[in-house]
Amino acid sequence: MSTPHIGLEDKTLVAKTVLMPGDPLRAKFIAETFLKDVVQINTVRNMFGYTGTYKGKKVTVMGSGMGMPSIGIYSYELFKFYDVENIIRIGSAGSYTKDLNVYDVLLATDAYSESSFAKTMGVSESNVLPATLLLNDNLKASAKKLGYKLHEGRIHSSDVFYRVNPDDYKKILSDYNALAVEMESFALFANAKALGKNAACLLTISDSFVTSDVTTPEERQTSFTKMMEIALESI
Ligand SMILES: O=P(O)(O)O[C@H]1O[C@H](CO)[C@@H](O)[C@H]1O
Ligand SMILES: O=c1cc[nH]c(=O)[nH]1
Repeated sequence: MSTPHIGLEDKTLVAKTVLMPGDPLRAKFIAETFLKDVVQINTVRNMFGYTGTYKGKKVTVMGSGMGMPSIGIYSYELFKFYDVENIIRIGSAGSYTKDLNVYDVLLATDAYSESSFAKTMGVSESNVLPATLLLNDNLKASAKKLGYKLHEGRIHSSDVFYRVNPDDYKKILSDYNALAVEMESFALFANAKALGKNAACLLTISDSFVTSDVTTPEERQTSFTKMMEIALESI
């Protein structure tokens, strides 16, 4: 049975673990670079999804789009209608601290958000939701095995990319200890909680609010490979 946003009848073509970048072209890059025996499982709205194998293990990689409404739809359909158990978001993020620089990889312990997503769903009144511990333990073990440094901490899931006052980040860092900003994980964690599934988020720092360093769109699409490897090796 296909869904309004995923045009795939055969749910056995979706793996139990899905890696989800925001950018569908990052999903295509991962499939072409790291996976074998790849089949495309979604083209609806160009939100590309692929299933293949990584070192013999079945894995799906699919874009989530940008923002909580978008990942809210895709992660819900994957968890609920395609029997997915684990979703690992692999995203880009803006650093709020001088301790996180461009290309550093950050594992989210939990996500703070001003979003009403979890309240509206009826899963939590809290504005902080945790990642799944088991997935995070696997991701930490994977980074260690690969010899890649992994930072850990709280992230900020924001509904707003362009703020009137860019210095707002200082207050979010001091009030909530959120180390970096992205736009999806709070909704992903809420869906996982609602449906009894597992979710995690690995981020590569693409820009810094502190130093004004930035990466190019092409680098965001193709060169965040440490994060991709950590996620793939964790399966
Ligand atoms: O690179 P992705 O995974 O899309 O993540 C980040 O980049 C987008 C903003 O440029 C937002 O989706 C944000 O969460
Ligand atoms: O959401 C995001 C992602 C990357 N960089 C930002 O500043 N915000």
